[in-house]
Amino acid sequence: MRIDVVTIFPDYLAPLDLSLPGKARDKGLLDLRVHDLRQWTTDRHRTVDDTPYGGGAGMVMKPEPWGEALDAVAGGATIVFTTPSGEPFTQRLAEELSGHEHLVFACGRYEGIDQRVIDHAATVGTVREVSLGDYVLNGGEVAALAITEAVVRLLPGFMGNAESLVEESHTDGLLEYPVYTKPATWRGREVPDVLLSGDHARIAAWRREQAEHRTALRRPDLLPATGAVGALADLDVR
Ligand SMILES: COC(=O)COc1cccc(COC(=O)c2cn[nH]c2)c1
Repeated sequence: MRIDVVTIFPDYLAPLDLSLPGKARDKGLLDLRVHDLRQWTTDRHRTVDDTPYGGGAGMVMKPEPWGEALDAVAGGATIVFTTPSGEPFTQRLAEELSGHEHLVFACGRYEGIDQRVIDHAATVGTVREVSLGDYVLNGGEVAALAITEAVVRLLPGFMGNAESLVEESHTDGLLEYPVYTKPATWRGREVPDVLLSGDHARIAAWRREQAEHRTALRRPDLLPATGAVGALADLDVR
């Protein structure tokens, strides 16, 4: 996989040289290139933003530098604009993106990138506007970092123990069950007996029940829609 990141803060992506993505590069699984958007500016001040047409506060990222940058690096790629107004990033989307050969992250900031850039990008590659969550950051770099880590760790041959990818939160639509390791007693707190029983069927059942309980408590939205009718049906009330 090749990943290009276009940003006015290339140093923000330095952590990608560490840990997971760094290992992927060493293994030749990942070709990561970070680009400073300003290299595609032509004026003396290397301007990347200007005031919004139609008025309003803040600044908008100019189309010219982005157009040159995407033409230079994004041909035939999946171009991911990280933005608060994007589709939600999920493990399912991470799995989908991990199957693409070339990803380009376009990291915007200020009030956003001139819409004509997104429209043009659709003629250069395949555009996805993706949100990391329902909050506003100063720039798309943090989202690009998070999405890159979630995607790269799924690349075949990447995680030493592929097993650990099987039982993950959100893989089966549920949150992860609680985990324990030695010592069996810590500050007077015990590990649940079932986990010491060696009874793998009982352990699997306990883990499933814990995952379902935790999901119902913290993320009912992840459970199949039961809604009022469903609840009423459960109460056997019509
Ligand atoms: C087409 O893309 C753009 O115009 C990008 O525009 C913006 C505007 C404001 C802030 C950001 C930074 O990204 C986020 O805040 C973000 C991403 N995920 N969750 C929050 C980006």
